[in-house]
Amino acid sequence: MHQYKGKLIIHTGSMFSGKTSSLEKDLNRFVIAGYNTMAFKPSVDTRYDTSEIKTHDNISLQAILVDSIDDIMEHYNREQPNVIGIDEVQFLKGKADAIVSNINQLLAEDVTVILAGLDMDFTGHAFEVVKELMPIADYLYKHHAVCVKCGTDAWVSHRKIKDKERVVIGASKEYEPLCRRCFLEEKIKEEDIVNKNQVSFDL
Ligand SMILES: Nc1ncnc2c1ncn2[C@@H]1O[C@H](COP(=O)(O)OP(=O)(O)O)[C@@H](O)[C@H]1O
Ligand SMILES: Cc1cn([C@H]2C[C@H](O)[C@@H](COP(=O)(O)O)O2)c(=O)[nH]c1=O
Ligand SMILES: [Zn+2]
Repeated sequence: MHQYKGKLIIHTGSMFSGKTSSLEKDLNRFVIAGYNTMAFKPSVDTRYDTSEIKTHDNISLQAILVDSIDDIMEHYNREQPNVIGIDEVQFLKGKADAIVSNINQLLAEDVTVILAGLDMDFTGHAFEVVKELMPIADYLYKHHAVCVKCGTDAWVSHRKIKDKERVVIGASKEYEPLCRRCFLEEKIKEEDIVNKNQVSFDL
């Protein structure tokens, strides 16, 4: 029993690509196999019921709200689960190398860690912690949503609203998955609008 030990499994990709669904499926399989599992999510994501992780198609699983990897380590030290799942890992507070080193500690203690998180923000830049974690994964899955403009595999989460801060919690009202080509087309359109507004302002 419990032969699956100390593995790092990462589900990444854009929004709507199935990261959380895959985390939920993996955790369920470990429950069926008799492992003690715990799921966590950063408290910054307040979209849904506080103690639940929910997928975009409304599958939910119980989770503990945390701010940082230190909170997760405290729970781990108290409960000693064999498997830890973390959703939205890009939102854990703290420095990327501190998160990586704590995750390495869990792996060294034979805990299997399953992470779900965005590889890139709405501008197409990497989330630092996911970038640091990807190379050390035992199993790395890059998932793809369907590009809502052309139907090919999406590459990035395009923000449909004007906010420019990095963290803006939302779903399909605020974001849409786009392939690289459709994303670049949107950026050109957005720049044109900015330039046109600038010209009319200048006149
Ligand atoms: N454009 C899209 N491409 C793929 N799935 C989509 C899309 N829009 C909505 N969905 C739904 O999102 C679900 C995946 O949700 P979820 O696992 O929460 O993704 P993620 O955690 O990557 O944001 C899919 O099973 C599907 O029902
Ligand atoms: C791209 C991007 C996303 N977010 C937010 C939007 C959602 O609340 C989550 C991602 O959830 P999902 O389960 O992956 O669909 O992150 C953000 O704050 N900033 C961004 O650049
Ligand atoms: Zn496209």
